[in-house]
Amino acid sequence: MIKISNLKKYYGKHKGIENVSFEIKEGEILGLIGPNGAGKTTTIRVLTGFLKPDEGEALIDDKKMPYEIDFIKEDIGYIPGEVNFYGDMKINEFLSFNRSFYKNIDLEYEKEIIELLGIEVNKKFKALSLGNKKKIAILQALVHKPKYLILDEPTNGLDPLVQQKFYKLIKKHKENGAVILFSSHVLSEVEKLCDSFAMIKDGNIVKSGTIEGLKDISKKIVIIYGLKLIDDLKKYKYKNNENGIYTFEVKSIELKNFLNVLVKTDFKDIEIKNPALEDIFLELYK
Ligand SMILES: Nc1ncnc2c1ncn2[C@@H]1O[C@H](COP(=O)(O)OP(=O)(O)OP(=O)(O)O)[C@@H](O)[C@H]1O
Repeated sequence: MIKISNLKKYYGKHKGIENVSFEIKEGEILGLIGPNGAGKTTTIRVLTGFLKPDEGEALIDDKKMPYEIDFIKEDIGYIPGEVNFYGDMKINEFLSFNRSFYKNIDLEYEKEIIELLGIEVNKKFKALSLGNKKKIAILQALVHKPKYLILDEPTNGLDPLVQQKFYKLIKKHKENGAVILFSSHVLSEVEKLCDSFAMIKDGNIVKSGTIEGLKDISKKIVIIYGLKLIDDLKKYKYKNNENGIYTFEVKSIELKNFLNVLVKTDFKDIEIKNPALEDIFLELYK
């Protein structure tokens, strides 16, 4: 289990986090959601043994981080927000270097991830694009099948196809009982993948709970062109301009009902978008 209680960390006078608490059980993925600078990475740095907190406690399997990291580090897989390995090392050299840190790396699993993500093992790390560097970080974090996965905005820089493959890998680790912390500023991916969430803002957890609770907060922006507005649509929040373009805000859990009403009328085109996380925070705390 991962358990964080009243964690506080200042960088000198500058606030990193003020009060962060959450818990993740076996076979569970928690989405740590927050806008830029909210304190996700600071929390993760304590949990991965890089920072000492000023107050509070971060436990991984009852080991107190960062002080007892040596007892647990082989069981942790970590994807950092900024990936940086040795630039001049070829990926296959890096992989054998990585193998030397763990007792029993399953080479079949290593090969499976390389093939699934399309990793080019003969290239030097510095010659890879941002997304391809991220794939190396994924491989490095997962290949020893760790019990604890700590993922700092892991999908940042991945194209949608690779993202889907990554979600599949993570789900497999979850099914095998891993405890997974998934930080993100994309609400929709947390909704799809996680069991629970904790929202962090200005260093404090401002809302947390099951993913069903998150779906109640989250909404879609639906833009409809050339719409003939009917009474049944008027109950949803909308704005329109003179050109017959309507922008609706629909709660995610009401989207299906909304679309069922929409098909009863006439329109030319439709776009469905996720609102920016900042807008959801603004709405929640205005
Ligand atoms: N080394 C540091 N020295 C001073 N302040 C820092 C340092 N690292 C982070 N901070 C500050 O701590 C706060 C939390 O930053 P943190 O990187 O934890 O946020 P985050 O949620 O991970 O953001 P992002 O999504 O942009 O990565 C920010 O105000 C940031 O400026």
